[in-house]
Amino acid sequence: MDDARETLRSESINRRRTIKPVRMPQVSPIGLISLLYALSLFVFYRQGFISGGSFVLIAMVVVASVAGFHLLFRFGHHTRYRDPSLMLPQLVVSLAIMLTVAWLERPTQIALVPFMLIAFSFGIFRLTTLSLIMLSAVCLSAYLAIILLRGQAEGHDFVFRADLVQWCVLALTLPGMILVGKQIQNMRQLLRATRYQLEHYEEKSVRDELTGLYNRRQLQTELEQARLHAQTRAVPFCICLIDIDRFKQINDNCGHLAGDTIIREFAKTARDCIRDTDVLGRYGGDEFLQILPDTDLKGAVMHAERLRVYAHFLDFQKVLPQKHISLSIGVAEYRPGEKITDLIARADAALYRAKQLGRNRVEWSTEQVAAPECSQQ
Ligand SMILES: Nc1nc2c(ncn2[C@@H]2O[C@H](COP(=O)(O)OP(=O)(O)OP(=O)(O)O)[C@@H](O)[C@H]2O)c(=O)[nH]1
Repeated sequence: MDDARETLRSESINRRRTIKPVRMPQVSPIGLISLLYALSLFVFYRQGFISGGSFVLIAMVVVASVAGFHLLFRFGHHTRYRDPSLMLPQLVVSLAIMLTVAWLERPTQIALVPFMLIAFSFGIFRLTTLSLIMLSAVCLSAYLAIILLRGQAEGHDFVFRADLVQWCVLALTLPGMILVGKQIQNMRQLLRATRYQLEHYEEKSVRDELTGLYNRRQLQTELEQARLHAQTRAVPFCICLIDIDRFKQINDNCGHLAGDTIIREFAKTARDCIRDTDVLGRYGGDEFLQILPDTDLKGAVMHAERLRVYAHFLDFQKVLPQKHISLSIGVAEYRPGEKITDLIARADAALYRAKQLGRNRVEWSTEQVAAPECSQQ
């Protein structure tokens, strides 16, 4: 039964959510940052800090790396990896480019720290804390190596010390950023868990505990939707009120647990009998309500008759001395402009008639259409 309820649960969640295929962005955020970095180098070139040849070479490398990742996304190769956003390789490539440029073109070094921080800020959403720590350590080491090598070559002057100070600031900023990232990741996890719980409670609030079918409240919503559908499309729809005969006696003679088993088993069978577009719910006690969209009275009565016969042959040998149950069913077709309460009242009146006429039969509301022919078993 738990399986059936779980199936119902996932079915309903899927029905409500329109599942869209995951679309990867045309250019990833990291790619965009790399392109902005290349654009900032254009300013260095325009101001004469780097040569035109260097700028073109750097821009080509950046564009090639961005295009490379874009192709990976476009042809779906990213899905082969554990993290399909390819955040780590993208970060590694863009940071490697920035560090190399800072080494080769000294004046661009002032662009390194802000762009490095922006690149890391994207990483904190996706990378694990360990990956972020390792990546920071590698970047800081590489940057320190650049400063020291340059200091060795050019002397430990004021600029060298200024570079060292800048490195220290970066070395102190990155751990702070990782901490913030950890907080954000925790919050995202909490949000995910809360969303799952909300979905779970939302689902529970529309389901009947015993059968896993829609409860009476949800049936009201479904009925309103069916009415709207029938009105806007000018198509018929019917409802069936289904009641297990002499259920009180079953409870009294065989016990409440046996009664529960019968309700559960019948619900399972009835659910298997209906069309995918039909809706079945527990209206209360031993009473069920089925909504049959796009179905006229004749079709609904035929279905109800089929269900009645089907249920009659269910074997309850284990819980019932008489082995079988019988159903009385009242059917009504929606009349345009009619209130849902009136529709239910007509189905209820038909059900009452079925009980009065000896039970184990289908009756329908004749106020709307000519009565279809239907034999009683
Ligand atoms: N085991 C069980 N019994 C329930 C449940 N909900 C309601 N009932 C019982 O179902 C019985 C319903 O009986 P009624 O609908 O009044 O009448 P009936 O015995 O089915 O007789 P007819 O409908 O006239 O054939 C009552 O005794 C309720 O206590 C439930 O979840 N489990």
